[in-house]
Amino acid sequence: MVLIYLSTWIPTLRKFRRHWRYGNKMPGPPAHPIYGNLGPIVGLNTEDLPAVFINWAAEQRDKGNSIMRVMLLGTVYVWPLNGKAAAAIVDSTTETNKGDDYEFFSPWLGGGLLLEGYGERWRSHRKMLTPAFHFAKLGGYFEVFNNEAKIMVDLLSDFCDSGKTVDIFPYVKRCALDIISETAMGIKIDAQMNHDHKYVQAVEGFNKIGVLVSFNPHLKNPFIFWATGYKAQYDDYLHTLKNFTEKVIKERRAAHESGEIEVEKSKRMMNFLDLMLSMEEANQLTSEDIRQEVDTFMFAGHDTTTSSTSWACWNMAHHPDVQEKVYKEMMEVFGDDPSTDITLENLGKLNYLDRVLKESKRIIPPVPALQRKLTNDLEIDGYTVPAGGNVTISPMVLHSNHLVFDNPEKFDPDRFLPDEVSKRHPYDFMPFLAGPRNCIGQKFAQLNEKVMLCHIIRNFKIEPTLGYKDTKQCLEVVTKPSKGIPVRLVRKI
Ligand code: HEM
Repeated sequence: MVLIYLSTWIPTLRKFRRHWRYGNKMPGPPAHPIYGNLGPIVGLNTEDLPAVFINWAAEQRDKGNSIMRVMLLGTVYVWPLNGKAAAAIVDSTTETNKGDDYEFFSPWLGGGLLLEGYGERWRSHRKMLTPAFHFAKLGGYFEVFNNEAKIMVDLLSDFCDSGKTVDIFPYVKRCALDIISETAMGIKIDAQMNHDHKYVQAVEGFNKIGVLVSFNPHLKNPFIFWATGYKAQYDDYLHTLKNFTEKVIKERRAAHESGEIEVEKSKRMMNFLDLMLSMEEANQLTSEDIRQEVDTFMFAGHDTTTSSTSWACWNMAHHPDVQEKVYKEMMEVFGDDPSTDITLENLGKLNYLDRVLKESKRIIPPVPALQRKLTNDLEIDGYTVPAGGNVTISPMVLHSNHLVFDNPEKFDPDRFLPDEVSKRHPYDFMPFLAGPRNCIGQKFAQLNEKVMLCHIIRNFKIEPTLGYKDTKQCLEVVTKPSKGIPVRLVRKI
């Protein structure tokens, strides 16, 4: 037993030696020969981690460095500290493979767009799925956006009369989940009305273990993962997640075959699942490919939008002048009936809301950090990161660059006025990443969150019931608020 346990550490030790050799030559916070930089972060909650990385980055920038290395138990992560340095990895058309931490999600999402390594398979899937996000197609999702947002507003209305504090985060989350399941798979999960849905709980549980593993490197050891009982939970969630999607796909395929569902002729007008089923018929995708992509969209498409929309509410709650300006702009565009449906055409007129959302994503990016694992050596600002090394692209760190964003902690939507934007490197702000592996759902997400916010802000004035910094951004796969988004809602009309 002991020998089996010890042998599981051999690959880790080999990697450790290699990473230590090159990591030592790079600028970064002082590192212990064994633990690396784990000391200051071990045992911290995910809500306390952002400050550590942001401060380390600021110290390195003040020393004139544009990259930093962070060493965690023998794995080196190289962090570009500004947009210009990040361009080396973001623009690379060859170094687009995902980092080590993504492995955890592989049994669920492996083979899908998000996790798939660069190559012909990724390229052809990306090309095939792009029509689902075509501008013309996005207009077709508005009925779902509006209907689900109205359900959320109805549910939140109950709190106006009681004057009680409500954490709006789970309400936004269930709304976003209903929207993505209806647009991606053409089915209603009804998470807004059915909180105990097994699928909803499995998504949550699986992600929680993922976060635990990424910040507790000892859990990456298969033996410890099994012995602590996490493996059994992991398998259970995975089973629920895969089974659910497989069942939905099977039912939708059967409905196609029986003629129960009339499928759009134009690919541009199909929902994601229908689009993929049409490719299955043409032998371009297998049923497992479809399952992986549907799961990928479900995962990538709801937590991120929830984070962005919820934090935007928080920022507006704490900046009532900004909230009032957003409200007035909405009134001008939609008139004073708060139940008027939002249209694609009208959303384009909300320029101030657009700046508010950008500033909100700058100050609290929904995806705080992501990784690439190099297949070849890569030069970043004069430093060579060897093949096999990890590069961390962190919107959280890039967006808090005090050399680019004066007083970065200040919420100021005017940073996104065109004159201000033109002064920066385009990659100093990239909540959706950029380059060949940017977010395919970017436009979908922006429209979705704007529709949700239009319904919320036209119906309620949002007032915070906790200090601005008392709910913190948690450094997880997707940024969550440590104490939710606790607010009081005052009915507008
Ligand atoms: C505010 C909302 C969102 C944010 C901030 C966001 C951010 C990102 C980021 C940073 C990446 C790069 C991840 C990486 O390379 O590791 C990404 C990729 C991706 N996103 Fe999003 N996302 C959002 C919404 C969505 C939505 C709504 C969908 C789908 C409906 C989606 C689908 C994807 C997919 C499939 C990829 C992988 C693309 C590829 O590698 O080709 N995302 N997203």
